[in-house]
Amino acid sequence: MQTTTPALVVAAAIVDSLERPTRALCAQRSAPAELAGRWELPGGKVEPGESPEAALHRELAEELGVEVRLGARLLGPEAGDWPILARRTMRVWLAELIAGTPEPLADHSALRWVGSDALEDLDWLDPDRPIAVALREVTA
Ligand SMILES: Nc1nc2c([nH]c(=O)n2[C@H]2C[C@H](O)[C@@H](COP(=O)(O)OP(=O)(O)OP(=O)(O)O)O2)c(=O)[nH]1
Repeated sequence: MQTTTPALVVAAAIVDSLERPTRALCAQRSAPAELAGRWELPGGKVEPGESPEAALHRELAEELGVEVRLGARLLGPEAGDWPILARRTMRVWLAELIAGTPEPLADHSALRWVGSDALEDLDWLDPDRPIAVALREVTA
């Protein structure tokens, strides 16, 4: 039986400062209906022939209208990546804004800068909850 590997998902934990992170930019999904209202990290699927980093820069430009500098990866349990919905895997980088003011241009109904103490209070997508815990530790 032929199997296909689902596309890698990439996402950014955009923080106020890569050197001294204290807050992260969280995004509220607007679609599909079953995920709308839940919080996530901005990003999306890597397209064929695209590098993960290039995909992330493209998604952040499309979704938020920003350019970022990527920092360290926020490492998860699957060879550094995180298990997410639909048996996909997500690669997460810390990032810092270098151009633009984030706006919910596509896919999100709201954006919010959230401090370390409040990160776990958001209604995250279920697979993002451990990512939020890791992010709290980074921003603490
Ligand atoms: N962007 C993002 N997707 C996540 C997170 N957590 C999580 O389970 N997912 C899931 C939701 C979706 O099933 C998938 C990403 O799909 P997406 O809809 O954001 O990707 P995309 O922008 O490339 O959209 P499309 O071209 O397929 O319409 O990963 C997260 O923190 N950020």
